[in-house]
Amino acid sequence: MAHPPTGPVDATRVPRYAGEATFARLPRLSDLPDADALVWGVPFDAGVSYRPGARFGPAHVRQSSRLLRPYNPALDTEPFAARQVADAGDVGVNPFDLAEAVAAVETAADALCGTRRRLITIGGDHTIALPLLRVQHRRHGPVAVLHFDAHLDTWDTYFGAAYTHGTAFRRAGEEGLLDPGHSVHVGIRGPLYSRLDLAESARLGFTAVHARDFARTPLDDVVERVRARLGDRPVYVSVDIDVLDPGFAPGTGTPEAGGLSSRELLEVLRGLAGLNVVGADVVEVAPAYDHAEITGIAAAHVIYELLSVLPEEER
Ligand SMILES: N=C(N)NCCCC(=O)O
Ligand SMILES: [Zn+2]
Ligand SMILES: [Zn+2]
Repeated sequence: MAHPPTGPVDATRVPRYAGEATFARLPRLSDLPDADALVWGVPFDAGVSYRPGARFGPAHVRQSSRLLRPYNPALDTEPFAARQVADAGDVGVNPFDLAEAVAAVETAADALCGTRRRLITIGGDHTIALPLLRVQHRRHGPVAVLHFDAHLDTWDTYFGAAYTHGTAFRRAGEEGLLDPGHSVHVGIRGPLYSRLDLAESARLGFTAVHARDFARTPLDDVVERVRARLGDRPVYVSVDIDVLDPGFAPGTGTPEAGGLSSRELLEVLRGLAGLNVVGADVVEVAPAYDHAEITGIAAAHVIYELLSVLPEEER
């Protein structure tokens, strides 16, 4: 490495509440164009079926990330020193034309990834997982998807619309983007449309760790189940913040009671260390329903743990 990575602004010298918010007060991509890992935003919510507002997610999560510190004791790692991480800003996509927006996210993500960069995307609603998976598939072939969500998001259509936040993984499966037999939903709960929903999701290649399993299964066993499922394949992690209980993440569009605690989610993420995580998204943060940044802070910590488990770069 020619020079050590540039980290966040030092909070012991510049108050952490001062200045514009980049994620974790990291440098911008425009200042460090050779960054290895990027956090960027997709302010888009034209695919939602209930409460709107996830278009404001990226700005809220950045604002809620000001208190993150450089050393992660849980994994004994410094995520901003192990690789150069930068904030790539937001992509501006058409709020009135969903198909055009989905295509624009794909084009922008493709350009940002280049041949090697790892991309962590702040949504935006869950529709954006589809173009992001297309980009990963182009580089790695079918990817093992680790999908944290209250919802399956493998439904077929809403009002006849094929591209929505509840149908992204159905389309991804149909397009051959998922590694069948190596993808897993975590945190599924709540009423479904029919008893066929789970079978259809299994047909697309997903198994499920349900939210209620967390009450009966030790966390280490959950982690082992997930790791065994993903194996040594390229892994894409998609975190719908509504996987958390509404008490831990009120600021979201389709909340369901009985979800994971922040502690459980962060522990499962830490359990991914050593796997080949190639990219990730954190979606469905809708700040209008948040209180005291509870949801924004949870999402910021999710991204911090994701950065902490990324494989180290050879520079
Ligand atoms: N992807 C999220 N957050 N929600 C999907 C819910 C779809 C529905 O309204 O049934
Ligand atoms: Zn959801
Ligand atoms: Zn979702």
